[in-house]
Amino acid sequence: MFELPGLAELTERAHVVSLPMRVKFRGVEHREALLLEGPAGWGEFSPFLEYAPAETSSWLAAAIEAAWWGYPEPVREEIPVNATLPAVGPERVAQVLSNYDAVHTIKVKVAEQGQDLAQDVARVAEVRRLFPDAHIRIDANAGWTFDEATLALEALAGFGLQYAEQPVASIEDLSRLRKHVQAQELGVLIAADESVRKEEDPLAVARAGAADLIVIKAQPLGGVRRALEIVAQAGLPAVVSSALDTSVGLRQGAALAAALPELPYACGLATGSLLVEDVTTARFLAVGGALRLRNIAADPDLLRAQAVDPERRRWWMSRLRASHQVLSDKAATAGR
Ligand SMILES: O=C(O)CCC(=O)C1=CC=C[C@@H](O)[C@@H]1C(=O)O
Ligand SMILES: [Mg+2]
Repeated sequence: MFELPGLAELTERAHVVSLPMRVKFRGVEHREALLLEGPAGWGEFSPFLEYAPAETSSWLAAAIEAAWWGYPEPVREEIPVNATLPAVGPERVAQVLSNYDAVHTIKVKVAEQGQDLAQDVARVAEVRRLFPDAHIRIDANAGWTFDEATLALEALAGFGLQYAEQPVASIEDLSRLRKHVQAQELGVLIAADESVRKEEDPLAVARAGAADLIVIKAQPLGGVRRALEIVAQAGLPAVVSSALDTSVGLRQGAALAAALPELPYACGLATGSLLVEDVTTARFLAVGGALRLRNIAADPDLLRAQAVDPERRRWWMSRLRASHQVLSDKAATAGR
């Protein structure tokens, strides 16, 4: 594909920040991200801290695409987005959702470790009470067993669910659950997220007929072009979602959503509202429940103000090196 920039060039152009979150999300209270300024603009490399190089290299490929090569032509300028609700108690639902400017679709996190189904039911019930006409979807991040998932979906379907994202971990269980939900006429679609972005073969879930739709993310899938190919080959409707990115990474997600031939669902790209600080003052936030495509550039003053300490920067530089190594090994194998 494109030529890989050298490590020295990447290191020179890298800025590492730590941004406080408004509310804890997947255990994260400060989001760390590495931003790259390249000839085509800004790119974000922000794999979660526990990810190993085999996985983080795809995130780096996405950042390089954004900063060096830019994006494919958009087919739309506006991207409808959902509000994302972390696994908070019902008493905090209204306050967290007040960070979003307009709420037409809400994704509710469920199956959080250490919580039980009653807490999920209470959270979803409160969302439905506050937003009687909104689309509600849930995301279990593979947190349920098959039996737990059937119970949970039976308990939650009555609130009206658009879809359940990754209710169970394996493709086999997703497939079984999808059949069960259809047989019970629960009216809930099954979406695959981790089964796309973490499986060796992102198309396996589609081939198995285990999901009604797929959730795609620009960074984990190795960039906008690669994600577009996956959607084309999967032949399923796709929802673009963030990886809890800064405005720079959200722009990468928006480029993906903007280039998809069809966009039947609101996208999970409003997560900028979960961050207290960002890397630009012209933050990439939704207006009227939609993002409007525009260029996003990180602001040098904010990069300086949010910069991590030297030890964290060294950690990120070694991560950059390891990820770059994986990409250059792959390029060497492909060129052989
Ligand atoms: O899709 C959304 O509404 C927001 C993004 C989101 O939910 C996620 C972002 C980052 C990490 C993931 O745990 C999570 C997801 O599973 O989709
Ligand atoms: Mg998900």
